[in-house]
Amino acid sequence: MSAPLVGVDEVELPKWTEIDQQVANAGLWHTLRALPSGVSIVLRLAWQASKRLTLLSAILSVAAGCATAFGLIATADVLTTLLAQGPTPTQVVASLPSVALVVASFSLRALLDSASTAALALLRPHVEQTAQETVHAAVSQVELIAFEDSDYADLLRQCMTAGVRSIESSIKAISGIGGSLVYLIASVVSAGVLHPLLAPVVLIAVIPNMWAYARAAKLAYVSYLAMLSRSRRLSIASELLTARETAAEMRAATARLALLEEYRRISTMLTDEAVRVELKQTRVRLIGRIIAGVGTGAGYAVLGVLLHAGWLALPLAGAAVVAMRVATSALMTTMMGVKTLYEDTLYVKLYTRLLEISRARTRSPVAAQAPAPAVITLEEASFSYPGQDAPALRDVSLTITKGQVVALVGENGSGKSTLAKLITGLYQPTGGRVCWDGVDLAEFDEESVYQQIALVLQDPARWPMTAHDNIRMGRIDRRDGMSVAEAARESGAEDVIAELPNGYQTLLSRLFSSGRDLSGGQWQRISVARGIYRDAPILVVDEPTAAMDAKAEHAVFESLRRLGGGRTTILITHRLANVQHADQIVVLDQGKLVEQGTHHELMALGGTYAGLFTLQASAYTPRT
Ligand SMILES: Nc1ncnc2c1ncn2[C@@H]1O[C@H](COP(=O)(O)OP(=O)(O)OP(=O)(O)O)[C@@H](O)[C@H]1O
Repeated sequence: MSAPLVGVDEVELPKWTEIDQQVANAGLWHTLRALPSGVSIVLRLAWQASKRLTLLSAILSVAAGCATAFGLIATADVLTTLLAQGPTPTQVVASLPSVALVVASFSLRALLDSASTAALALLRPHVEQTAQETVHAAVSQVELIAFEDSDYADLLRQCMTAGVRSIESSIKAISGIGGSLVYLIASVVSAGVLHPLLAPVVLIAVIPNMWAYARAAKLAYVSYLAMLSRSRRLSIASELLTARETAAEMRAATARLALLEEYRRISTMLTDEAVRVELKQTRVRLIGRIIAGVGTGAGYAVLGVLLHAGWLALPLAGAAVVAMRVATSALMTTMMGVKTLYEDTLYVKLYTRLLEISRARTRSPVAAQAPAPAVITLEEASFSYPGQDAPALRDVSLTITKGQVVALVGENGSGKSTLAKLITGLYQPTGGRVCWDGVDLAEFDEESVYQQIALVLQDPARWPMTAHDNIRMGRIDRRDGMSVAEAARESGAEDVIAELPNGYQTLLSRLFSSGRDLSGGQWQRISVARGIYRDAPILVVDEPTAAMDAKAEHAVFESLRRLGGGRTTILITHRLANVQHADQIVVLDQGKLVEQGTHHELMALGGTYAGLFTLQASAYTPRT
């Protein structure tokens, strides 16, 4: 078999699935015992979403069950009266009150059923909204580095699809179980009233089916876990084939057929697995049904024995048959509800696990507020990305004073962007310390640290908003100081906006039919405007002009210099002509700080910086 094109065939399962593996391997009893915790999660969410609708749904579904049970008892009464000894017309007339009760109870049940369905239909969107809002609130606060952790990203994706959907469906299952349990109790009790032996006999027919359904659900879940990485790769392959970002290159590189083939390869593996599981499930269900059939036969045999021995009168036998059939069907309905709930509970756990992990990866608010720092110090700071053995930064020590322009220089992958994220508290060092005014950044409230920073990135956020709001997003609650138009003027974004059909009110997104997109360099100008508008004491500019033309780049650096007064600027760029005026140039090589000083000092040193600078400068020197 050829090597896979998208990802690798067998990847390690994320750590969060370990618990699921334990669940998947546990026995039926253990599994059923886990149900209440799933139910309580869902009920709590429903309660949180709407107390009124939750109570109403619960009352209505139990009441519908009671009405059905009442109808069942009335039906048994009708049969008993009809089969009693005496002339038939007399029996028919005698049974009329019970018939009326049967009609009334089933009509009431239909009414209550419709009301319960309506209440549930109203409750479910509320629950979904609450679950979605809770997830979004939790995930949007998680420490930035979590998004570099593929396990977390995977859990997030699973939760957004299977997790939240299963919450909705388990509400329906819980309500169904509530109603059918009442029905079940009534039918088993009425069978037991006719003869105590009949009550347990009813159960014989249902337990094997219950085992079979639980086993089948577990098989499906084990397969879901095993196929997790392949499903992920399938959705990635699908995205590659259909996304706007890859559309041009896929066509130009004539890679369409190769990608289609890869999609087919992965989907065939998934289809084969789905067929395998379906066959296994069918076998298990069949075994369950056969045993259940034998159980039903045994029930009737017991009834026959009771009749034969004279322990049960013949008129009551008809009622007993009805009660047994109804009890069996009520048990089956309950069991189907439990089966759905069991399946859903497994997925609901994804939701709770995501919340648990997100909360564990969120720093709690603390009282200490970060100042606009007069001095930033790094003390042997190191950093490793999750799951990576080699550190991206090693023992970096550095001091930056307020108002300095510090340029971070080095080859691709040398650690410049990572260092900028450490300086600004976006990442926490995995070794050493980063301090603002002598206080470890970990001791400050996270939000207060972010209040002090502005980020201008090479590939900036492209907010699907108007041009005006794209700049305003820099500090959305800003009420005073510089206006959006001034920031646009300073950054050179004004020229871009002037060409837009609706100026500042043009929607910058192709996601909407009235929107339009910008070029890479134009987006960068908007991003610089946003950074200027934010007006924070520390400005990080990470290759902000890489996609700009020479004129725009010159204008941006001019305005950064002009606006720089008092602001600490961390500048990352490969164009060394722009760093000559920096107060400090920090040269990184494979995560280590190898040189540090001003342009003149480093040129005099004749090391890495001098080599790179001379190389770039020579490109502009006419060859003789
Ligand atoms: N999300 C990530 N997960 C794992 N490793 C990463 C991640 N991001 C970066 N790295 C690794 O960390 C190292 C430093 O990356 P960083 O982005 O800081 O380099 P850089 O100097 O800014 O590079 P460039 O000039 O190309 O932007 C590199 O070896 C890179 O492969």
